[in-house]
Amino acid sequence: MLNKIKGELIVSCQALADEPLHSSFIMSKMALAAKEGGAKGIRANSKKDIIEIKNEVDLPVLGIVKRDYDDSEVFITATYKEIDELLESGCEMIAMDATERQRPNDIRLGDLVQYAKEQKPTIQLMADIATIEDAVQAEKLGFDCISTTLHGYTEETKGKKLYHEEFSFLKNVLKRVNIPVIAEGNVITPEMAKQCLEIGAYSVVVGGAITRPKQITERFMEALAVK
Ligand SMILES: CC(=O)N[C@H](C=O)[C@@H](O)[C@H](O)[C@H](O)COP(=O)(O)O
Repeated sequence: MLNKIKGELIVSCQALADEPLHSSFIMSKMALAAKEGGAKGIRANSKKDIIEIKNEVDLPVLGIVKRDYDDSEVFITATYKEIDELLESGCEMIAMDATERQRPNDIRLGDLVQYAKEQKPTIQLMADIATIEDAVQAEKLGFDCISTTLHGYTEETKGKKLYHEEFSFLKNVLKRVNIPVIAEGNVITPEMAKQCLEIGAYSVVVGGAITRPKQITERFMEALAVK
C-alpha cells in the first residue's frame, strides 16, 4: 500500500453510530466518489465497512476499528480483537493508536505490532501518534509508517491542530523519524493538503472535509454567523 499512496491523497470514509451517514453502504459509495475524484487509498473503520468498501472499489484500504473500553482512553485498534477483525477484513494496512497511553488490559503496543506481523507478514502498520515521542517510539517498534492522526486528540495535546504554526508539529516529526510520515487530522482545504506534501509528508489523509457533510455544513454556518 505504501508504494501506491506516495505523494497521493487518501480519503477517510467514516461515520460512527451516532453520525447521520452511519452505514456501510453509504461509506462504500463515499469511497467510490473518492476514487472517481482521484484518491489513491481509503481509510475506513470496522470490518463491515471495509468489506463493503472493498466490494465497491479496488483501492488499497487502511483499516481501523474504533471501540471504546472502560479501562482506557485508547479507542483506535486498541487490542488483539480489533487486529483480528482487521486481518479478516482484507485491508492492506492497519492503523492503531500508538500513543503512550495505557491500553485496555495493559496490553503493550510492541506486542500488538509483533502479533499483527506474525499473523500476516505482508500487512503494513501505521502508527497513529499524538506527540514526537510517540513517533520516535513507533519507529523503534517496527511500524511501517506514522500518521499525525491523534495530535490534538489526547489530554497532552488537546486543542492543537495540525495546521497550527505552519504545520510545525508535522515538520518536527519529519525531522525525528526516517519512516514515512503521513499528514492526517484537520486537513480541511486542498491548499493545506498540498502544503503537507510540500513540507515532506509522504501522503495526506483527508476525512471530514470530504466525507462528513454535517461537519462541512457547520463550517459554513460558523462563517455565516460571523457576518
Ligand atoms: C481523532 C480521530 O478519531 N480520528 C479519526 C481517525 O480515524 C477520524 O475520525 C478522522 O476523520 C481522520 O483521522 C481524518 O481526520 P479529519 O476528519 O480531521 O480529516
